[in-house]
Amino acid sequence: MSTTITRVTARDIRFPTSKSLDGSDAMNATSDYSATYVTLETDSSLGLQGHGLTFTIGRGNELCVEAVKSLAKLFVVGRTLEDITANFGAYWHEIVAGDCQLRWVGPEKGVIHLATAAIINAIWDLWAKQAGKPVWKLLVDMSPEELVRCVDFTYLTDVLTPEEAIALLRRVEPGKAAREREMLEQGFPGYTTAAGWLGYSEEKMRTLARAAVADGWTHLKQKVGADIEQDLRRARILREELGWDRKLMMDANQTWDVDQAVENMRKLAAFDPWWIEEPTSPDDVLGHAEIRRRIHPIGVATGEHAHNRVMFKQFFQAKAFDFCQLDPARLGGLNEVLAVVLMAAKFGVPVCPHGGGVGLCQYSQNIVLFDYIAVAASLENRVLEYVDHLHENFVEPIVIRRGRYMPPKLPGYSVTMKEQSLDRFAYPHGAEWIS
Ligand SMILES: C[C@H](O)[C@@H](O)[C@@H](O)[C@H](O)C(=O)O
Ligand SMILES: [Mg+2]
Repeated sequence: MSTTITRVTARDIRFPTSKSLDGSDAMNATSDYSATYVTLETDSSLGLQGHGLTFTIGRGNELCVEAVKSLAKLFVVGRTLEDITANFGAYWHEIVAGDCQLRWVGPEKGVIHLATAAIINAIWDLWAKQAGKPVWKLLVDMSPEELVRCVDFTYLTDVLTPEEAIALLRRVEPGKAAREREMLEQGFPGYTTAAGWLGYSEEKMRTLARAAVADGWTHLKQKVGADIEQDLRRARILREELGWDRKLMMDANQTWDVDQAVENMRKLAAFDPWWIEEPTSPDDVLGHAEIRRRIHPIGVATGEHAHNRVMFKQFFQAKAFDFCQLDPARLGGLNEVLAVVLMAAKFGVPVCPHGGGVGLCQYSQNIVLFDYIAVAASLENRVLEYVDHLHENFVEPIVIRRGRYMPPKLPGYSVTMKEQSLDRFAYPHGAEWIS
């Protein structure tokens, strides 16, 4: 029995987070956390559906919705899940390169790639729901050969071949069951961005940081990059609340030039930052490498705007970062995430996925669990970002216990939203937007 995808819908969902300045940073002062929300309808007698989303921050979400429709017509409607997943890497390649006219508006970047992510992740959701497992478990239970079949190695074979990837996976197979038990009991370490948004007053930041410490968080991220005097003042407040044993990270959201980043981080070094994130343009691989060399031992983190596996390949090759912050919906969905996770293992760079957006923590918890259990087999320097709003809109919201992510249990990729949320936040006609 096969499952045919009969219809694809894409909805424009927006949350008015700019009102409270949740999610604000030096580059994105007023973002409305938004999702292009994709539903794959099928002919399954059980009414099985796949759900995926891509994250945007408001205007432009309508472009992603249209791009999903363009891709769905050509590559999704009428296809069977079994046909797609039998050789998922080849199917992924077909979506990103199978139509030269759509490829032209990327390739493998921008709106079209964000749309690819929503569709591809919806297929993974459907596959996992059919298998009755959360995505992390679906991945963990696959053989190395099955996993590698999900990856498109195009443009990667000079640094990683399928055979090497299989060998990497095989090497850590012996401890898999123990690591899975450990995760189910103890969860995966997280860090919180919840106190550090730039639009929050210093007083609010102090109160939230204090609460975060009381809740058991050991790592906290501060937004910087608008004004260095403000950054120094806020770092001082955070150190007063965190003490010096907890880790403080900083995120400049692309606002500095290379020399300016170095100069500012030399000042902020007084507060012992663990990493500086997106210190400069997300495309400037060599600039990141230069910053990294000059601010050592402060680490450099980036990746939330690195749009495809080739960008990551260059970050690895150029030794340009210490923390790989891949984004589950900026890359073209989970197949491409797997490619980056495998490269990260080869280059020995920890993967700390991006979670700052709606649905991103929901996805990323699956990625880090898989990475720890089946690929990296290490927790060293690995933490998953946590932002603490909008979780109530999901059918299975993330669960945090003393600063650690507890593994999701429901089948799927953890981004299925509640119907009433989809109705209320639909843009522009949902109740939230017309009132
Ligand atoms: C606009 C967003 O909230 C960003 O500030 C956010 O993704 C951030 O860069 C992060 O690292 O979480
Ligand atoms: Mg960031």
